[in-house]
Amino acid sequence: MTKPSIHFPKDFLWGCATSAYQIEGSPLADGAGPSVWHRFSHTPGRVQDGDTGDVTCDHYRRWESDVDLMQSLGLNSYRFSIAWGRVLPEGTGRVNAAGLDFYERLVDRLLSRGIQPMVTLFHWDLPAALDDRGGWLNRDIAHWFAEYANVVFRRLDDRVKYWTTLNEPWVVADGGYMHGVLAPGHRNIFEAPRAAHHLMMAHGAAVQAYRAVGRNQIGLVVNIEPKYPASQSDADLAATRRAEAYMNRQYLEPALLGSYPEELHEVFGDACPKWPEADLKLIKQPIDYVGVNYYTRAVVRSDPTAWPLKSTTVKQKQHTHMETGWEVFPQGLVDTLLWIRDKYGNPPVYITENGACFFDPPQVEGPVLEDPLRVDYLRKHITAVHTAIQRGADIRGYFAWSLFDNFEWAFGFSKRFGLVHMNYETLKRTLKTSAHFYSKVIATNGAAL
Ligand SMILES: OC[C@H]1NNC[C@@H](O)[C@@H]1O
Ligand SMILES: [Ca+2]
Repeated sequence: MTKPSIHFPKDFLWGCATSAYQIEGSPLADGAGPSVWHRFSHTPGRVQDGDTGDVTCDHYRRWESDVDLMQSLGLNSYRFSIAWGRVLPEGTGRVNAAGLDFYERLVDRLLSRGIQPMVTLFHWDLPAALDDRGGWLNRDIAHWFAEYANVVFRRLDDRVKYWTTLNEPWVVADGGYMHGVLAPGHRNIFEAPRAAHHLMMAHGAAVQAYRAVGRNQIGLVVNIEPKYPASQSDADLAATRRAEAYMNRQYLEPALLGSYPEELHEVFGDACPKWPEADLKLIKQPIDYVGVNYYTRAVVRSDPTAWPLKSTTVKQKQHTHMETGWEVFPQGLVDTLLWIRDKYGNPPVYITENGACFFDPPQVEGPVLEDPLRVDYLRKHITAVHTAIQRGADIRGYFAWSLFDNFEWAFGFSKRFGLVHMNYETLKRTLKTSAHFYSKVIATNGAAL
């Protein structure tokens, strides 16, 4: 029996995703102001092997040929972020024309090659000058962010059809303020929910600002990791509900429903803030789509000693190279997409990130690097997207993370997620077999899966 041919919707977006600090390098060039990640990566001990974003993929200087590479892969879209500090070096006030010009040239070249830009306004690289004023702990950041967003909307909304306010607010609050493993490196259960709330207020303020000047689409990108109980015991079921509320609902629900999940009180205890209704009204601005970043699932077990969730994840079998052992679990993507369809009224969804880091083969000099595990991962997860579409989920695009190997935050360059290999000494880009595989999938709109 021949395999039923797979077809995605006609104008489905096929892209790759990146972010400014992870690929650009030249963090202070042409008047740019430093970000919290510039400071964090230059603080000894914070990033593996002392790696920084000073050069990384040098995309800031190689952007023209990089766009041509994207075209050669057949991408019809490309998701990237704008470094706030290039546009507003102090975060507010003075605009750095050279910074805005860089992104305008990039957008123009993408469009000239038939590639739709999807632009993220904030992908973790907060201007250090704003962190000095409290950063995400200062309620005023909603206004600072809306001011920055307006500058960018006015310059680029005539060409950018898809906007994202924030990338993965959970990671910023959990990594940057709860556990202190990401910039700005705070470890404080009282700060984390306040940072989370101010991130979402900034999201709302930017969407509100967009509606006054924008004519296209704007959404929020969240990382969703579906939680499965390790057993049916009450303790594990409760731990699973807490974990789901803390990661998967804490951001989606204020944005879509204007409320926080009750379980957050169990997570934060007396650290749980009370917010004025006006805040939630601001956050709940209607958005045009939800961006979902999916990598893996978590199997959750109760663990009263684990701070702050009182739960831990149970390591599974085949997993990727991530220290925490991200399990390869494509069914979790189907479950996630159907969960969003059913729980939030089937909003338009883009898979704004999906990919894996594996122990890539030793660097062999040759036209292509073999990465069969990544091909297998992509095939299974793109198939999962198709399954969800067939079951009525409104999925409109897929972005592989990532175009290049790049700076994987506190893991530095030790984790390679790219479809294109990056030689960090020579900056040579080398396609992996996964790049060729993805090209075929795009060229056949899914039939080559
Ligand atoms: O961990 C892989 C990716 N996850 N989402 C956010 C990106 O910045 C990461 O590199
Ligand atoms: Ca360093």
